[in-house]
Amino acid sequence: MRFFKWNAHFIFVIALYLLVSIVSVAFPLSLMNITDTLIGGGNERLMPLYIGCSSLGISQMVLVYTSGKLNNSYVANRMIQLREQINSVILNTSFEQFNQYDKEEYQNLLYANIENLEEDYYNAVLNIITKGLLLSCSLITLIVLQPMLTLALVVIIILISVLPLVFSVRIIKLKEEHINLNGKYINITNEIISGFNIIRIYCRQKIFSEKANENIKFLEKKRLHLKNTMLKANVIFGSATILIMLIIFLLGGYLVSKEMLTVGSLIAFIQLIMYVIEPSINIAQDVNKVTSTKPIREQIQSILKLEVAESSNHEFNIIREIHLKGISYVYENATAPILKNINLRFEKGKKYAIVGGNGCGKSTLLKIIAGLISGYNGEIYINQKNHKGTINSIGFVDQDNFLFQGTILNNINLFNEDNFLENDIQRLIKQLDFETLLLKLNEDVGSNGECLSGGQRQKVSIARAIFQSPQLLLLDEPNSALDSENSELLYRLIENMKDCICIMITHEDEDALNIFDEIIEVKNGEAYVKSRALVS
Ligand SMILES: Nc1ncnc2c1ncn2[C@@H]1O[C@H](COP(=O)(O)OP(=O)(O)OP(=O)(O)O)[C@@H](O)[C@H]1O
Repeated sequence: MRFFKWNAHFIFVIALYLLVSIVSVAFPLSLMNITDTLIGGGNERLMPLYIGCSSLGISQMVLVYTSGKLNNSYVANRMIQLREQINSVILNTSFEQFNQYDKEEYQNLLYANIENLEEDYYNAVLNIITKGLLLSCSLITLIVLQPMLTLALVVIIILISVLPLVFSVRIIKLKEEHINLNGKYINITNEIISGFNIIRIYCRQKIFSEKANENIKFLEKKRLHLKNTMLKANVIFGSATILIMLIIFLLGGYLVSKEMLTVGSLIAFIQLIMYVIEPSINIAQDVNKVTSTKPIREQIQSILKLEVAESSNHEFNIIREIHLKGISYVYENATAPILKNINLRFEKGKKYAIVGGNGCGKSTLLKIIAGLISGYNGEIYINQKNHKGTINSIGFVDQDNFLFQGTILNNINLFNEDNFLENDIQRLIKQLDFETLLLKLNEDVGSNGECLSGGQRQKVSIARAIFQSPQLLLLDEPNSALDSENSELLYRLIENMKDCICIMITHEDEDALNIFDEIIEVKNGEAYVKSRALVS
């Protein structure tokens, strides 16, 4: 991924900056002419010189404004493209690749770190180019004006440019530590906001405010340290500037007294020296800024390297059969596999209940079937063809029942306006007999459905899965928040779904599971058919 893009816009910005530099350098030269003309008594030539000087001033103003505007729009475009690219990669990567990073890492990158890039990378790099152009134009002019003095100047500038190198290593390290602390602070504040109810109910304000305050202190201390280091660098550069000015002034004064330099040239020289020293310092500072964003750029690069899922959402018009052969799975960092050599067969039109104790691996098995987990051993055959990845014709109700901000309708048709079949959804909800949902169909559910009850969230999640007319319906304890009446309705609905494979995880007693064709028990990492319906 290239952060900068050589396009017409970029080249135009650089061309304008070159023009700004040329005009900036021409201005002190024109002042030189005015001063020397005034001292030499050539008053009749003054008026055109004044006009020329003013025109240069006005052109400089216009050019600085125009180039600045173009610079800003170029950076804004790059930021938009970068954010779009990151979002697209994240949205299209495989589940396994996505899970390489913690949720917090993505959040920190997208909320905070990427913001730093605009100022400390894009603007800093463009500033280096701008200042570099001004510095080069000024140096060339200075060499033409007075080569000896310029040589002395160049030597001094080279000496002071070693200084930033000393500071840059320290600044990068501090910036990196600051980014880490900032990430931790974002995490703790997220926890305080998300866990507000628990914190208040169990009166844990003190613990959490101590946690947050400790983080704030560390964070601010680090920020202060970083700022002070940058300040130290600036003061040293500033002092070096004054020293250079003094040396040049003394040398220049000496050359004027020896009539080797005119007064006008000395004034122009000093102005041009400023155009060399200031950009040198700015460039050194900007180089520090750019290098300080290295950890962020590396983080972005590694996220952008996430591969787009190879076999995302395979299309299946009909799923006749799913066959798991020798499936084993071990979670990263876990010492033992959670699933060992699972062999199961699921057939169209049949309903399967998966039972087993807490933490035995039922949800893991369901996620493997859904294609959410891919690093397993063994094979999955769909319609007798080896398959990896997710499939399109699936309905999935997980334990989280995550809802997007929007209406219940949005959450059922998943913002698919083409598929905006309100009547169908109404019919479905009536069929599910989730009548309370009907009244709220166009109401906003709030962030993650906070305006709905737990049971209502679960109902929306079920309606969403069924609305997709799935070939494969996977339900992870879909009635855990439903009352017995609604739970019974759900069972009737599942019973009538003849065209799909339905696999449901449940903790209910076997007596309640008579609509299922098979009850599969997961125990000690293994899965076996515990009982079959008498009819099959
Ligand atoms: N993302 C993960 N990373 C590491 N370990 C995990 C992860 N998800 C689950 N586990 C572990 O795998 C085991 C099985 O979890 P799983 O959610 O499949 O159990 P389950 O049978 O569905 O349990 P329950 O009935 O309580 O929902 C648990 O010990 C859990 O701690």
